[in-house]
Amino acid sequence: MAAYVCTKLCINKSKGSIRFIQRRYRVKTKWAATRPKFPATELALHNFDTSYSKQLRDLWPSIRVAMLCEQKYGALLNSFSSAPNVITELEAQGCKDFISIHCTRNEVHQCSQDSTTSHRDSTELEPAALQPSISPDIKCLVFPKGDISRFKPARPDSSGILGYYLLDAASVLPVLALDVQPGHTVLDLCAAPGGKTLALLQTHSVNYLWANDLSGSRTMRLRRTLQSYLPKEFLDENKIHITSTDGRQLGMTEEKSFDRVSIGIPCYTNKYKFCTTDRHSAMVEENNVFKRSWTKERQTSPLANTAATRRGGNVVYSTCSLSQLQNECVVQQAISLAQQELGIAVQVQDLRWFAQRFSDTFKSQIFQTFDLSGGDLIHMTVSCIQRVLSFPPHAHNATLPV
Ligand SMILES: C[S@@+](CC[C@H](N)C(=O)[O-])C[C@H]1O[C@@H](n2cnc3c(N)ncnc32)[C@H](O)[C@@H]1O
Repeated sequence: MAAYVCTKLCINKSKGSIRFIQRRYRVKTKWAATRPKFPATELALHNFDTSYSKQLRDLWPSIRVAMLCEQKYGALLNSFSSAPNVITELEAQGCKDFISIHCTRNEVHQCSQDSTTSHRDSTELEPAALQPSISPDIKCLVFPKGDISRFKPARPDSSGILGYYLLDAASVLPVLALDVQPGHTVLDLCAAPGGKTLALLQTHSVNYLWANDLSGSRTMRLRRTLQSYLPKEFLDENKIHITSTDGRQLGMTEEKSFDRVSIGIPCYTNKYKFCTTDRHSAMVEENNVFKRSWTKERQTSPLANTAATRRGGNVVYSTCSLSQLQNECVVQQAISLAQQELGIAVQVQDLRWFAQRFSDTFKSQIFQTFDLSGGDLIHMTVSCIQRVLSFPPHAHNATLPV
């Protein structure tokens, strides 16, 4: 039984008074007809409680709270826009670029050794020489911890190019980890709606970018994003190639190979090619992959990918899920397939230094990025888990089916 309160506003013009009349109604909820017995969000949370409490232990309660809180965005600065004073205006509102405020590359190793965060023994960390540089050209501004102010819509410049793109700030981390260098060719395998694609282009180092997405409608969205953020001349230069095809096939069918491959894989994909994050599954009933009718889709979610990576190249695999099945297991499968079936040597890069570097903004557990500011219920979340598969220079030039 649900109770509804109905408020009626009565305006008495002759007396010049306003009265509110409140009535309570009890309405019998039509459970059978309107609500599934087990809402998908409840199933998702139950599933997460069972698996993540084992996986994340003490961290799970606060991660759970973070997941159920409002999502917090970052503003990715668009250097292709000439809209004036964008940074100044954002900074005046209290935002800061979370990338540049952290220590410089040379300080990173020192930072990681000094750090008192809960990571494993810091002596295990990669030597500084092996750590990729962090592109100084990517800028993403966020409100401070505990501040849930919303960004105003971005303003266009005189050519209509928007000054910033709102995205989960954690989405920028895989792009930074990809370590794009001048002249690189880059494949963005699951690119729509285009946040990472746009961040990749902010480096101004990409010589050629192939942006692909399985879904036709989402590929249209990707096109619209690029049209709103890049000058027409830049799009006409044939530097960007957009396709809508199954990324698992792309590496197999194309001869082309790339210096850098970004696989921002959907955590789960249902039959409508709709992809969701853990947060979506826990919060939103619509298009929820935990719906009973979609169980099969969840189980057959794309654990496989192909990536055409040049020898010595990097693949960054990122997800929006905490699931080990979606993360560690996929990477392990990729490595054994590459090594055993293709004879390719694959090296997994240790990204703990990277997690530490951004730990002021994102509380990290291994490579998972969360803001769990202890006890503070306002969090910057959506897990974004990175694994870098690096092909050492002696590896064959071959595709990597996962
Ligand atoms: C998490 S979203 C990617 C977000 C994007 N990288 C960004 O930063 O804006 C995942 C995307 O993967 C696409 N996708 C799902 N399966 C795919 C496949 N097999 N090949 C290519 N794209 C796929 C979905 O259509 C969806 O747009």
